[in-house]
Amino acid sequence: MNHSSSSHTASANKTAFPIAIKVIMIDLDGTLLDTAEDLALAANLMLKDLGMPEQSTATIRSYIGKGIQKLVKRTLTGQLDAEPDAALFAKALPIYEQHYANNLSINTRPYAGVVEGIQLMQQAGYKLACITNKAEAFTLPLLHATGLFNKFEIVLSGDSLPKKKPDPMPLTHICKYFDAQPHEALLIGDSLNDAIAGRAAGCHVFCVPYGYNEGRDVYELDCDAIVDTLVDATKLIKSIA
Ligand SMILES: O=C(O)COP(=O)(O)O
Ligand SMILES: [Mg+2]
Repeated sequence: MNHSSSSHTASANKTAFPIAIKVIMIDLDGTLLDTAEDLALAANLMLKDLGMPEQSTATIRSYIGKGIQKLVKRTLTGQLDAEPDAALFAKALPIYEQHYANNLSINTRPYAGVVEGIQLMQQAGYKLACITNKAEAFTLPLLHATGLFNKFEIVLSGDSLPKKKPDPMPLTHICKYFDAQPHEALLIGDSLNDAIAGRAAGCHVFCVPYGYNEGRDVYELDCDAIVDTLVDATKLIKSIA
């Protein structure tokens, strides 16, 4: 079977396509929705309120992946894993959350192929879930604002369970919810957090090249395929739902 429409990684040679899938779990930031502009706007409004210099959208974009609190810490320190002054962080987080809540879907849009791809998945009968590290307070209104909320039977946000990606907990929860074996489930995401969570849960993982991946090269991720769009993802799977 020629996968010309979807370039995939070397590891894909060990994967027999099409993969028999019951459940498709889709990541939000960088996979379903291009949220970087609005996340960066809120970050710069926060920095302005704190009397700190603004940062480029590209820089803030490289901070996305491990939830809002981590995004704020990275923005305050300019590093991926440094801890900011505790008092500054305690002051900055609510400021960020207010600005993001006020500017949730100014420039946020579904990526090309997302609406069409989800439609194909629904028509094929797959069970659909959204798994994101974004806090629920932002995830649900954003999915409503972009018309995607009712596409998913279940939505797990970064604060829905005690653990978030790259921990496998949300994926394992979804598999149990749909009574699916891990190898019957596919996670489609854009970052290391998705690839690690998917592998740890024993699920299949496709990555999209247009997301954020904390500034890393998506082609270095251990996934079963790199798919250019969600439509292309449907060409590598078959439904056993
Ligand atoms: O909120 C984030 O930092 C990233 O969220 P995601 O899991 O939807 O990519
Ligand atoms: Mg993502």
